[in-house]
Amino acid sequence: MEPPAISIQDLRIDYGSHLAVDNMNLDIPKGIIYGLVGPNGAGKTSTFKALASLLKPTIGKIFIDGHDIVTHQRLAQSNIGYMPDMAPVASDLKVWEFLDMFAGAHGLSGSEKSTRIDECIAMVNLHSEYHAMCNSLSRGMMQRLVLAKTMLHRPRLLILDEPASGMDIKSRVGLRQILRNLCKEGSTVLISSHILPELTEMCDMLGILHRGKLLDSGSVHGVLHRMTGLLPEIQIRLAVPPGMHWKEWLAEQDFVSNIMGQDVKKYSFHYEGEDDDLAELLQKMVAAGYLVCRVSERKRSLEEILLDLEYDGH
Ligand SMILES: Nc1ncnc2c1ncn2[C@@H]1O[C@H](COP(=O)(O)OP(=O)(O)OP(=O)(O)O)[C@@H](O)[C@H]1O
Repeated sequence: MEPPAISIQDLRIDYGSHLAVDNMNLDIPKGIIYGLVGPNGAGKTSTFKALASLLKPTIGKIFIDGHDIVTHQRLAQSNIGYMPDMAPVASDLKVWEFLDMFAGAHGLSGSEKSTRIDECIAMVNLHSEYHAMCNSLSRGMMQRLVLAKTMLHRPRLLILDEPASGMDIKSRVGLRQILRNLCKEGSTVLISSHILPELTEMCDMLGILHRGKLLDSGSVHGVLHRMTGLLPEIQIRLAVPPGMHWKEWLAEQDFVSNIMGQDVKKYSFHYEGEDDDLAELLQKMVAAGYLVCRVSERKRSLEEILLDLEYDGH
């Protein structure tokens, strides 16, 4: 059977006493765009650095295309194009000179080198900046230039840390197209962002990383469904204010948590039970004298869930 593009097994990364990545297990199939999303400090960059062999994990194994990155580092690395977050660009070079320098470092020369530079410049749509000085580029253009540099040696696996940051909508759409084309040609792309919508449209699969833990991974649809399906919020309106024991009463009921009052008659709470459990709860409410006149369910967005996790310190 063909090995996955990336296989991460029991990965743990510590910085001194700080645990940055906690027991991550993840297989990423070939030929897809996989998005790792998580708030600042979730551990995305640490994971990417470990994949690019720039950081030694505390524990765990990483395989790129079936090659152990420790025992077969050269083989594994030759397949990787890594674009770091905030990649530095030499300011005193022209765009083509910058790419020429790296193409040479990858062993390209002569017409092969200039053809590849032209191809990469075309892929990121920077033809008109060919002779521009790097320090005259906008942040989005610089990101595209670094992406071109990352693709010079035709890596089968692209690892892109927050590549869309600083890009305007047009550039982002362009980036999506570039990555899609690379996948069609058989490459695999691993991309990170702390902005979920940036990834949902671009990726085939998603992983949710939070405080070093991979909370979920799977198809974009599946992850969104599972994560936002977690703890739906029930909103109820009572015909009359429920009195002082209401919140205590409600908190004692099964499957209820996080009760919030919006006004004296309107409340919301998270509910983990099934529909028939909720029907039973509503019956109990009425029997206890709490006159429910309206009930609705709201599924929270993934951003809201991640924000809650931040504040809860989970
Ligand atoms: N060199 C380091 N020394 C100590 N702690 C670090 C170091 N690098 C990262 N960390 C910590 O490890 C955790 C994970 O950081 P990391 O940069 O991997 O997260 P991230 O998801 O990429 O965040 P961001 O979106 O802000 O770039 C954070 O708490 C961070 O403060």
